[in-house]
Amino acid sequence: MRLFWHRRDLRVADNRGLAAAADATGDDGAVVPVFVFDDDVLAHGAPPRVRFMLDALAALRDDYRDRGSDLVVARGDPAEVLPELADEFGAEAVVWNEDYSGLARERDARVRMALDAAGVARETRHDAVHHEPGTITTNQGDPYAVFTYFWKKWRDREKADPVDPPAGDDLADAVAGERLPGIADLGFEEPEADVQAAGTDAARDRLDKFCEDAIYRYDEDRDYPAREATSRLSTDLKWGTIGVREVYAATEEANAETAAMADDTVEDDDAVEAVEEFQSQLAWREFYTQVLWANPEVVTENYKEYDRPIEWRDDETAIEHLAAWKEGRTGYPIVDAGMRQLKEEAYMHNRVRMIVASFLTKDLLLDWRHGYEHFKEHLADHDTANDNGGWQWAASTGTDAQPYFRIFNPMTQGERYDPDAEYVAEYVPELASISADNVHSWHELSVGRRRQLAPEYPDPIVDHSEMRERALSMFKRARGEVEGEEEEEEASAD
Ligand SMILES: Cc1cc2nc3c(=O)[nH]c(=O)nc-3n(C[C@H](O)[C@H](O)[C@H](O)COP(=O)(O)OP(=O)(O)OC[C@H]3O[C@@H](n4cnc5c(N)ncnc54)[C@H](O)[C@@H]3O)c2cc1C
Repeated sequence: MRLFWHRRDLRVADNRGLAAAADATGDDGAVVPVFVFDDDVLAHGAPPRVRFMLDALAALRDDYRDRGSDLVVARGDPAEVLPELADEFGAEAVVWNEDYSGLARERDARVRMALDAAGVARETRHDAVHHEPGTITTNQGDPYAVFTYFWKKWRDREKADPVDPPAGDDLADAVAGERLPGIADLGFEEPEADVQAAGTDAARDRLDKFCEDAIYRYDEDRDYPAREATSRLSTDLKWGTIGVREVYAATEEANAETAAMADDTVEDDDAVEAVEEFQSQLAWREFYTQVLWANPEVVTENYKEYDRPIEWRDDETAIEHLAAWKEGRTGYPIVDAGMRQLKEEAYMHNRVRMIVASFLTKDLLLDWRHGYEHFKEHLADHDTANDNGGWQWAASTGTDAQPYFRIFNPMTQGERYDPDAEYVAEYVPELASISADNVHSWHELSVGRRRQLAPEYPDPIVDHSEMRERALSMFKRARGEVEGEEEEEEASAD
């Protein structure tokens, strides 16, 4: 008998640790699947993620019940709970899949010690990524800090096939799972957002739908938020409701089908490139996983060192600006649409994440950690490695980050990626009936004209050109490039 401890792998299919536990049980026993509600982990939780996790657990439990078994749930410190459960079920070993963040690794070290002390064996597998941290390195053996080099090796390395779910008789049938707690039992309110459906079936539906058509136009369409051209798999990949091998295999199948595509609007070569562009996003996820694994401190610290501290604004006006950003009331339509999508759906399109993050750090000169905390609270797909990577990229403090002098102009970004202002109209109803030209030139219209067109929508809270100059000075000072009087003048302008 073995316990399989589910964590960020809420599925039975393509689950390496679970398959390994089932393989090892032999004739004398079976696998007991377990999930532990850990209060230390829940302390970092937020309603949208907890909602998705509970729905994914319900789907997982149903999957086990369909296979004649059940999911055992417990609450407490896994270092105490797992040895107790091992004793209760007479299990000789506990198996789980590796997690790579600093907090998870500390917890796992404690669990290992507790199991050792109880005389229970333990075994782990790498499952959440194709190539685990530390296996794709520079020639000197260091983790990559530049994505392009990482990607080339990641792309060329062989990918494992999906693994089969355990057979019914590999799973313990004499277990009866406890009732799953409700969200209030875990200390959270229902999220305001409409969180997407959870579970392997829902994830497979998203993958199938994406691979039918959108994948072949991914590189052309992925930056346009109104086109809904991306997979929407981020929350599934974060919680492991679908396996990375299964997703990759579907992309390879899509590649194989390009030659036979009936749709002659997409050239074969373009389709192959589009699929590869999507695969490179899967590699970005693994790139940031290895950044976090090698540098757990990036959760709170800048990855990139500047000569002097970056003088983020923190005065009263800055705090008011932060509130306006969170509410989606900055007077910059594309920024506000993104922030409202986040509130409504616990999700935001990638291009718009980049725009709102640039706006917070380079137009409002607010510390990226404010943005990270807000995303952590509201995104169902919040993933420490990706969220931190995205924020530090936008703030020019991360690995392979946006150079500090490349500052997005929120108006031209809106014009380029939402030309008909459809995305803005969907999330900012106050602007739904005005022309795209007026939406994209909102900052240039007179106050009287703005009141006439959309009386409820705010004026821009800052002037982009002015803040851009301030951001450049702020970063130059941090780089030690502005000296003497000039520096004092710049600082007093704050
Ligand atoms: C400021 C900021 C914060 C972000 N926070 C998160 C986060 O908390 N969780 C998260 O999963 N992604 C995050 N991203 C990356 C990206 O925005 C989302 O992964 C993507 O928008 C999810 O939509 P999708 O599943 O349709 O993506 P698709 O375009 O379909 O991409 C497929 C998958 O590749 C991965 N991926 C795509 N882009 C990236 C990227 N830039 N970095 C790392 N992995 C990527 C995701 O797992 C995604 O599901 C963030 C980006 C920024 C700029």
